[in-house]
Amino acid sequence: MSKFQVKWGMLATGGIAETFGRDILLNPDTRGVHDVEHVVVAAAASSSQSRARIFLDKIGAPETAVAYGSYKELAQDPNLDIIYIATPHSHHFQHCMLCLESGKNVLCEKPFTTNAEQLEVLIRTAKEKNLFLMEAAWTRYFPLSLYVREQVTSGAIGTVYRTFADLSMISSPEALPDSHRLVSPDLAGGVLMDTGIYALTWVFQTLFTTQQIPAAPAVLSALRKYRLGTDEQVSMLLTFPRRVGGDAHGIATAGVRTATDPDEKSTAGPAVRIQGSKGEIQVSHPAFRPTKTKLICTDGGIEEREWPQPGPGPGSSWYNGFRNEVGGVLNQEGEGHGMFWEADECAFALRDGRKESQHHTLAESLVIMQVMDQVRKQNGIRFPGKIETAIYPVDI
Ligand SMILES: NC(=O)C1=CN([C@@H]2O[C@H](COP(=O)(O)OP(=O)(O)OC[C@H]3O[C@@H](n4cnc5c(N)ncnc54)[C@H](OP(=O)(O)O)[C@@H]3O)[C@@H](O)[C@H]2O)C=CC1
Ligand SMILES: O=C1OC[C@@H](O)[C@H](O)[C@H]1O
Repeated sequence: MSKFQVKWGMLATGGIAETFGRDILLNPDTRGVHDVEHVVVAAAASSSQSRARIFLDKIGAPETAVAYGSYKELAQDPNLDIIYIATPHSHHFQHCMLCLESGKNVLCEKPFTTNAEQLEVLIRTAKEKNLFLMEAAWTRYFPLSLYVREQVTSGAIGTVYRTFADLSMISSPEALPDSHRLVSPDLAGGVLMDTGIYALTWVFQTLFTTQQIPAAPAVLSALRKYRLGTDEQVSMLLTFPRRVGGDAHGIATAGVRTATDPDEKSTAGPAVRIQGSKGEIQVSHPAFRPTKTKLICTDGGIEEREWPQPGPGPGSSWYNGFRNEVGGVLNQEGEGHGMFWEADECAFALRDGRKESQHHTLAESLVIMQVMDQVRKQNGIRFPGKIETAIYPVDI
């Protein structure tokens, strides 16, 4: 069978760009995907061309892959099918616009933009130019997430009334320089935008994505602030109005002072609980890359499932001991990371002529950005004007 090939350009060469690049270069046959394949044909680093070259070598891109020392050159490369944007969130809007204005399809890291106004401009621009645009909400594309959504829509747990989702990992903001993307207001730092979005992802994909006529939720929230004014803990209570079943509640929390899984043995219980009239589905920590589910029915039925990420297999050196950005060994021997699922969705969309994801519409991304806008407004968090602006181009 001939495979549909997607030629990727990588905009930025930092931590997650490396993980994504390594992942999409794994043979798709190892995950049972036989009709598409990914090639990295170019990368750009803002600092220097040599950094982009080192990056391409590190991820194992073909020798023919082109290294650029500026994002503009990458955006103008006529040999690309799609550009993956992996700069800090503060820069997503300007970099997405650069690519869309250059006629390129885009997959942009989470969170999509700094605010909903920026996302509206991106969606409008992509539509005007007939381009594909998608937020890299990678967790949604895991077979585990598809299974959970299927349990919800098939009624396996009855009417769903509530979802709890937490992504808390103890780490010390004090140990980071004030300029670090996780804490700096200049880079849209803070927990809400960085990890709170995963708690929201679980609330949304169980209470919004699964609805035939989804409606935006009402939002109540509280934040604890770090000394730089960005947040270190967030608690959100979302009320989703529904035509059938009445209101459903989503409780989404995240933070760096407590842990969802303090002993890393799941003693404290699941990270996500989706609760319905006939039972609940539990999902393991971490909410961004869970590997276990438990379906518990009120009739006594229990189904426990494991969802290891596929990969090249034991003995392969590619991922063994691969470290995530907080320093923990995340992947089991021979496992991929799991970012290839979202890349596959981009490939299917490009092949089939779709302009957005089939699992996560642009309209839903926009509602999530509007929720985050409200949480920031309710708690007085505003970023500098140059990264909140919806004007393009602005030099940041
Ligand atoms: N899906 C996931 O699991 C994860 C997603 N992310 C998301 O990916 C994005 C990037 O995160 P991560 O890779 O950890 O960040 P890094 O700091 O490791 O990398 C960011 C990259 O962006 C480029 N960049 C351009 N402008 C700036 C600037 N003003 N300040 C800092 N860097 C800049 C850098 O330079 P250069 O161009 O030279 O490479 C750098 O390589 C974030 O939006 C984050 O939310 C992050 C971690 C996990
Ligand atoms: O997307 C992410 O997932 C894992 C976190 O550790 C990271 O900070 C975040 O950006």
